[in-house]
Amino acid sequence: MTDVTIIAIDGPAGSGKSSVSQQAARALGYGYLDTGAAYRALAWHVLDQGADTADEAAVLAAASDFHYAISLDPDHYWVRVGDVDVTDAIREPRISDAVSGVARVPAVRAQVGDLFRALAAASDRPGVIIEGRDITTVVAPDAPVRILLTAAPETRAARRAAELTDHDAAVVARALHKRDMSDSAVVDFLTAAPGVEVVDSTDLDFAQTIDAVLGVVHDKLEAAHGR
Ligand SMILES: Nc1ncnc2c1ncn2[C@@H]1O[C@H](COP(=O)(O)OP(=O)(O)OP(=O)(O)O)[C@@H](O)[C@H]1O
Ligand SMILES: Nc1ccn([C@@H]2O[C@H](COP(=O)(O)O)[C@@H](O)[C@H]2O)c(=O)n1
Repeated sequence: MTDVTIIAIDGPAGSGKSSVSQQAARALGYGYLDTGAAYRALAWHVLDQGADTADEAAVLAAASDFHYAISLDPDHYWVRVGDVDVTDAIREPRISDAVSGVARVPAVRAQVGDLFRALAAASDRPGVIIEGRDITTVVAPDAPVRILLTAAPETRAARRAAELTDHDAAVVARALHKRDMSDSAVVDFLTAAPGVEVVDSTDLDFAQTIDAVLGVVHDKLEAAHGR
């Protein structure tokens, strides 16, 4: 990577990666890269073509014709596939239910991993927070700050259910668990790799979680710069 400072954050579904990373990026004046959006957008693209994300050949075909763009501005977030703005569409439960199918294809992971490194390296900001599942281990294993953001499964499910007011809390909890089981068979984001700091937000409110993340960033960057 270039001299853009990378902060890598991983964690399970609903652990607060997006909201916490976005807010921390604002506080630092950094860019914010949501990597799950690429997998979601590819799942959207597969479904848009009338295919199934369980069909690896269809996923690979869609990936070879995938015109993807994302904003790294934490104050102006958007995601596009070709000319279509899919910012909201990729958050729909039908995409969350289908996305693990594209994430388990190794060639897809290699393709989007390269894209993430290129997007972060091209940032005009001093740093970028990259969040996902394999950022601390595969995409940016040498980042000076690597964090595993986690929370108890029932806490994550309750927070996600609060967002989706028209969905049954038990159904939301089951979907979250199913996605974590499927995703963690591909990459390990449930345990911290050596050198990765754990921030557990189970007993923290949102502001306290931001403070905890910024505290780790501050300490790690000071140590990296030998102060
Ligand atoms: N410490 C916290 N206290 C209370 N609510 C929180 C906290 N952290 C995150 N949240 C809320 O939890 C919900 C899930 O957070 P978010 O969408 O950022 O998680 P995520 O890890 O990016 O999820 P996914 O992997 O499914 O995209 C959001 O409504 C967010 O505001
Ligand atoms: N680094 C990553 C990021 C995401 N995924 C896959 O994308 C799905 C959606 O991610 P969200 O963060 O938006 O929930 C996720 O369930 C994974 O299947 C990934 O594999 N690696």
